Amino acid sequence: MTPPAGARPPVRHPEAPAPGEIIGSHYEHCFGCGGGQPHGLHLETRAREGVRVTAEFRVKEAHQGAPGLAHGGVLATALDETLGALGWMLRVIAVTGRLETDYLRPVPVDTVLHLDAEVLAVHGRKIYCTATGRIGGPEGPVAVRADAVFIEVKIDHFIENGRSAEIQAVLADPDQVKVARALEVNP
Ligand SMILES: CCCCCCCCCCCCCCCC(=O)SCCNC(=O)CCNC(=O)[C@H](O)C(C)(C)COP(=O)(O)OP(=O)(O)OC[C@H]1O[C@@H](n2cnc3c(N)ncnc32)[C@H](O)[C@@H]1OP(=O)(O)O
Repeated sequence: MTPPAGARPPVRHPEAPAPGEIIGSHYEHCFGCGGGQPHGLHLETRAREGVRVTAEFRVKEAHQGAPGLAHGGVLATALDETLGALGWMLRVIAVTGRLETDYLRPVPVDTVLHLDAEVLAVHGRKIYCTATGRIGGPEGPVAVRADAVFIEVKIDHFIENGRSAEIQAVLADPDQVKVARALEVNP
């Protein structure tokens, strides 16, 4: 999880979304950000200064592990999805290689988790990043945190590994093609 010697500081892409701008969902059926998932997290991420994003996630009934408390895997998903949005700030597509989470406080249902993620360093295709989830407000105590290594991939990663029906549907959808173009990965 420690950036190796030779890692460089991240560089915000000149065409990254402006600070405060909402970063739209990358895929309607994404469990983290898609509007087409009734029990999904519906994360809405915002670009910030530098190579940083923030998001809010309200824990719902469907996200419980213990009675009245968020499931740890769901909280890891919220951290993962927020970290994934950092690709927009670098204008690359990247997938999670490693995600290490710390759970510091229980997160009750109906709590809003205030998520904040930033890239720390880049080494080749590896993107070293970190995220926190706070409760009680953006300055509240940290309930969950994560360190991660994301790996930059090309669109072939999805075309070769995804299910053909969904891939074809994405490529036929002008909105999704726009997303892919925005990431400069349209084949
Ligand atoms: C038509 C469709 C439109 C779609 C339009 C937009 C889609 C926008 C999607 C965004 C989505 C975000 C959503 C949230 C984030 C997820 O949830 S992503 C989903 C979860 N993650 C995955 O499924 C990844 C599964 N793993 C893999 O596919 C492969 O292992 C990887 C990660 C691509 C790496 O494989 P590879 O390309 O063969 O890489 P490889 O050459 O082995 O390694 C490259 C470097 O990375 C390092 N590395 C590899 N794996 C790891 C690891 N696990 N830990 C640490 N380092 C690693 C290697 O050591 C190597 O380092 P160097 O030697 O260069 O120093």
